[in-house]
Amino acid sequence: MNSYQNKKVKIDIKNISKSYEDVKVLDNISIKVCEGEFVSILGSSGCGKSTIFNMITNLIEYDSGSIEINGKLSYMYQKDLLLPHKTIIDNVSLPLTIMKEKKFYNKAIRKKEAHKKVIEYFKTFGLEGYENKYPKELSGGMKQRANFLRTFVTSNDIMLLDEPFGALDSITKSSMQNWLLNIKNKVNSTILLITHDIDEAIMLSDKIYVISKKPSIVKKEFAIDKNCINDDNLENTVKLKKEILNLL
Ligand SMILES: Nc1ncnc2c1ncn2[C@@H]1O[C@H](COP(=O)(O)OP(=O)(O)OP(=O)(O)O)[C@@H](O)[C@H]1O
Repeated sequence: MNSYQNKKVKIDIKNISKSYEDVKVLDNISIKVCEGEFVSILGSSGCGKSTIFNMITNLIEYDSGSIEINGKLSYMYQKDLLLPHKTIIDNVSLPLTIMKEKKFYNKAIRKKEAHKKVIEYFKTFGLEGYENKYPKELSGGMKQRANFLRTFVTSNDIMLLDEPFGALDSITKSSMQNWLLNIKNKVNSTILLITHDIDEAIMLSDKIYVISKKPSIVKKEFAIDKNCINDDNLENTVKLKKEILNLL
């Protein structure tokens, strides 16, 4: 039985359709993400993954259907958006310093409080000792960890990740995927990942929604049983990968 069956639904996308002018991109898409779950939306380039992401974050409207979000969202894009003239700690604290909490009315106090809040995570996120460095002094993987930490401090409730490792080389990408899996087990956030990387989706997810080419529909939903799909059961993993490839 799926252990997420009785959990709270954090993202509930029901029968969403979307056209750009007269071109239908999404056709009746439904996706459900439960509390603590790691879900991937997997599809080839141009199928409408970012469109789904932008509808969840309210950047664009949908034509029909509904989206319900139960919790606080944060999101991270593929490109690292660290400001080059700010230190890593200032970059990571940025969302907190601009949040308008009444008790932090003074900018200097807000910054000090934000630093205090984020500093405790630097070790867990593998950034200890880099607090006062600038982005250009960090490797690509470290920059994405800083970017991820900034997303995490904005909200660790529901995190949306849009191809977060897409710009990294394959070795760094693989170590970042392992790192994300490890951190996920520690923080228990709800995560929705958008990717076109089948291996990444299989490795990280509890559930995968495979999306067809546009007009996109959900071709199949896979629940990933980590006891069967792992490095010791490569046969199962290859079989699953083949099945997904045939759907794309
Ligand atoms: N504002 C827009 N106006 C018209 N067409 C658009 C607009 N935004 C996206 N599209 C089209 O909708 C389709 C889906 O785009 P989207 O960016 O959501 O796909 P994607 O799956 O995220 O692609 P990729 O993996 O390449 O980033 C594409 O064919 C794109 O050209």
